[in-house]
Formats: sequence, structure tokens, C-alpha cells
Amino acid sequence: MIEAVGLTKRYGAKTAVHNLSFQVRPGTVTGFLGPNGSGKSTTMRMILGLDTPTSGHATIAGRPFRKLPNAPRQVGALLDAKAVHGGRSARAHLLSLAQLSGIPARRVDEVLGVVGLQQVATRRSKGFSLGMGQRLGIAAALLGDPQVLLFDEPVNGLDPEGILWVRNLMKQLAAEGRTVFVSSHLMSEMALTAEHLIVIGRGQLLADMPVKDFISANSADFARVRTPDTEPEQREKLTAALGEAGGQVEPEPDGALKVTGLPLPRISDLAHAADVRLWELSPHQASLEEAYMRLTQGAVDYRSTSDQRAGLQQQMPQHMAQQMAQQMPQGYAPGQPHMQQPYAPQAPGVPGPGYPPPGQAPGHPYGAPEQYGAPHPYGQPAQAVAPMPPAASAPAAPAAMPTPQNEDAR
Ligand SMILES: Nc1ncnc2c1ncn2[C@@H]1O[C@H](COP(=O)(O)OP(=O)(O)OP(=O)(O)O)[C@@H](O)[C@H]1O
Repeated sequence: MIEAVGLTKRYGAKTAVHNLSFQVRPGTVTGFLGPNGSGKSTTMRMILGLDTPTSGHATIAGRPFRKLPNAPRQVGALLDAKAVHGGRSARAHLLSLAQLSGIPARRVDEVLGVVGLQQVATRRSKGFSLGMGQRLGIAAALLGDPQVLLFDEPVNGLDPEGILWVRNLMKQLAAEGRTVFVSSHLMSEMALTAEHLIVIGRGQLLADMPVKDFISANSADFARVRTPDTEPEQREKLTAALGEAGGQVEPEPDGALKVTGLPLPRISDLAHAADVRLWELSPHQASLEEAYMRLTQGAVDYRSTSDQRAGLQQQMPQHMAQQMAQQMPQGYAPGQPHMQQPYAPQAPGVPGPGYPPPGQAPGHPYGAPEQYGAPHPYGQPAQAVAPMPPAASAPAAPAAMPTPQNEDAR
């Protein structure tokens, strides 16, 4: 078992981990979740004796890591897959770790097999892909056949097959009675891998509970309600009526309303009483990802803003936009009408190929001008569709696409 009691770590004025207490029990996979910079790695480093807590303590099997007899045989960890001497082969790297811990050399070949790196065992690790590096790090963690395992973002850089493999490996290790503590940003992945969750935000504990309890506690039902887009006053009237009746109403990005705290029939009755027409009234359940986002939203350090592009797009003079419009290919890639979209000039009053001025019906989905004789874009026989430029004007496809290789077979 891993136990943290009042674990706190400060770096100068920055408190990375604050008064964190939890237990990680054997026999289950425990997911350790939190946004970027929330203190997951710092916590793991303190558990492994690599960082000294400012206050509090962490133990493994009742002792601080540094006081464990033959720690590498009891605890295995993947913290940073890149922390490998790049000039060494995978096998030489694992062999040196094995020798330091009195582990027999044949175990190296066993773990290379478990992680699927036998074919590249003699290659220098500096040529490894991110996913291969992760596999090598997992091999190192398994080397001492330890009872306690810590993995910091083990699926980072793995392809879908690799992610599935890690998921099954974690479950198998836990089923063997080991303590498995896995950090991740990905709620969706943890929901499939872990049975128990510890969620932190800004270094503080936000949740410590079985995954199924987390789902039922946080996946709230809600209703989506939409009023006619053309009548914003209807939306306001309904928002007020639902609020007065005790519902929580949040606007959705697409103009709908997200309503919690009121059953669907009640929403319908309230809309009817307020003389508001509805275009949509549908039941929904928040996904686990949404529940996690909601739980951690107040503890996110790094948020993106929308790209204003320094006003560059608005500044394009009209004559340039017109010139661009004339130079645009009328059709770009046959069969891929969406490929044209990035070429549509945005300047007002300059219709691009296939992009009518606002309020006008589309001329042709492929952007063909009228002289190609396409009176109606839909339902025309193939030959009536506007001719595309000859293949030579489209970017040439590679003669033969390189066969995708499994990253671990490289
Ligand atoms: N050695 C250090 N010196 C100063 N600040 C540090 C140090 N290590 C971590 N921090 C800070 O502590 C906070 C927690 O970092 P930590 O790496 O533990 O978070 P994390 O949850 O693992 O993040 P991520 O998911 O991005 O890996 C961050 O604000 C980080 O900048």
C-alpha cells in the first residue's frame, strides 16, 4: 500500500502540493488525475523519495521509500521515459539497472518480451520513438517484479494498440494483487483502466473514490432546450421562467440552453405557460469527461485563448482579396468539396468560388462558375457536375504511400 499523510511541497513561493492525504490499496488500479501542473509528478516523486516533502510524509508498505530494504525489488516506477542514456541499447540499459539491484540477467529478456521490444533490444535508445521509450520505461519498472508500481503518464505517445496493451497490463498487475498507481490527464482512459480515482487540482485533493461512485456523483442529468434561433426574446423569457422555477440554466455554445434541476415535463409545462415555442427538448447525461472537467475547472492553471491573429485577416485590403479570388482554383480536389473552404476569400462583397454572399443560395458546391452549366448542384448525373481541373493541377499524390510501421518494429 502507498500512503500519503499531509503531504506538502513548496518550491519558493509556489505550493506544488498542499496537505495531500490518501491511500493507494493493492489489488486495484488507482488512477491519479489532475490538470497540467496540478502536482501529480511532484507527489509521485515524493512517494519515491526523489523530492523531500516540505511537510507531511509518504510511505510504501509502511516505510518511507528510502528506508525500504531492497527498494528496486519492491517498487517499480516509470516517471520520465526520456531519463535513459541514449547511447545505450535497450538491453544494456535494463542490464545495468538489473546489475545494480541484484536482478538476474535473464529477467532483462523476460521484460523486453513483456513490453514487445525484443526486436530492437540491441538498438541505441536515442533512436527510439516516444512510444518505444515508454515501453522501455515500463520494462524498467517491471524489472524487479515489484509489488508496488507507479506510472506517470504511461500511455503518453503510445498508439491505440499500445494504449490497449498498457490498459490490460495495469489491470493484470492489479489482478495479481499488486498496488498500481497510474497518473493521467485523460479521464476517458482512466475510466477504462482504473477502479479507483484520486483527483487533484492545484496540489489539493478534489476526489478520492471508486470510479463508479465518481460517475454517479458527477455525471448529472440535464436537458437541452432550444427556442427558435430567430427569436432571442423567447430564449430570454424561457431562461427567466426556468430560473424562477428553481432550474439552473446555462447557455450552450450553439445557442441551446442546458437545464439542470428540472424534469423534462416540467420544462415543457413552464415553456407552455410562458408562451414560448420549443425547437428542442431532449434528455442528456454529462459524460465522465465533462464531470471531470467540471470538477477541475477551478483548478486549471493553463487556459488557451482564441487566436485573434493580430487582426491580420481583417486587414487584408479588398483589392488583394479580389485578386486572390480570381487566382483561386475553381475546383481543387475532385470528390473533396470541403477542400475548397480555406480558399474562400473573406472580404465582404467578394464571392469566392462556391461561397455566395450572405443570404444567397449556394451556386455550386464545387465552386464551379455558372458557365460550366450546373443549374442545380444536387441530384445531377455525374457528367453534369462541373468539370474539375485536370489532375495535373492538383497536388500529386505520392506514388506509393509509405506503409505505416508499427512504432516498435522500427
Ligand atoms: N523543481 C521545481 N521547481 C519549481 N517548481 C516546480 C518544480 N517542480 C514542479 N514545480 C511546479 O509545481 C507545480 C506542479 O508540478 P507537477 O509537475 O508536479 O504537476 P503535474 O500535475 O505532474 O503536471 P503535468 O500533468 O503537466 O505533468 C507546477 O506549477 C510546477 O511548475
